Amino acid sequence: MLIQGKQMHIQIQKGDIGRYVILPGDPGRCERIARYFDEPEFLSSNREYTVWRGRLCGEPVAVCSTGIGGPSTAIALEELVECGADTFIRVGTSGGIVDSVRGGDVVIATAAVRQEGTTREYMPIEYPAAADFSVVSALHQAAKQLGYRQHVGVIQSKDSFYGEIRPSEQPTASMLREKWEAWKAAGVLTSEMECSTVFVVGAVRHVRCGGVLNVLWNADTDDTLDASPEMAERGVKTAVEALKILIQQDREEK
Ligand SMILES: O=P(O)(O)O[C@H]1O[C@H](CO)[C@@H](O)[C@H]1O
Ligand SMILES: O=c1cc[nH]c(=O)[nH]1
Repeated sequence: MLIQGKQMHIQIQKGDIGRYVILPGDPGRCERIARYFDEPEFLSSNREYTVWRGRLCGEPVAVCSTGIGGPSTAIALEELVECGADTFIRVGTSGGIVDSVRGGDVVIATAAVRQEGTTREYMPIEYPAAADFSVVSALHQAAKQLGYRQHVGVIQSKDSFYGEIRPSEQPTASMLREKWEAWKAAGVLTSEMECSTVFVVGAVRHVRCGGVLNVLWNADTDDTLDASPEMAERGVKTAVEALKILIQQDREEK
């Protein structure tokens, strides 16, 4: 929705950005991510949305924060698509669910459990929140080249951060624990809050989306927080390298 020529929330317009966008949750991470671009340039800051742009392999790229959770993420994606973007990589933090996923690992999401409310207003719950195959492949290749310990598979997106961290304090404790154990038994890798929205809104708007998550800890086996700068950069570096791979592939396909 345009207000005085700019998208109402992200405060940019068509022509400001190109096809490729990195989506962190935290607006504070946008500038750091933009430092990986050539010619980084600040575009806007409004509410939880901060936008920077630049170039990779000569192609226009951008970074836009989504804020925490589904509603603000859906708004960011809708408005970025209206500005002409069609390829998105979410970069975020998460907490390992299965025992093999540990602090410092990188997880590439092929799909997300829809334990949130936003995407139910887009598609019935039977519809899967699946990432785009070409974006997943590029992320996998990028993490491999960078030599990171990576996992590729299904992740969980939920609405309640403290429902994950302190389930026993919620009136819904038994439901939360039962679901967590079910995800774990099925090999769900890690828990975060925005991928399912990115994937479902992206599918509905016919754009390509994927996600790469830094793992901060494993909630069940090790709650030592790994928040070192090097750890936080892993997902970002993976996303940047994956965008370069996609840009080259798109040029070859033209
Ligand atoms: O690191 P970001 O992208 O914010 O992602 C994770 O961190 C936040 C919770 O602390 C949620 O947004 C969750 O998805
Ligand atoms: O455990 C975690 C860590 C970061 N973000 C989440 O949503 N969960």
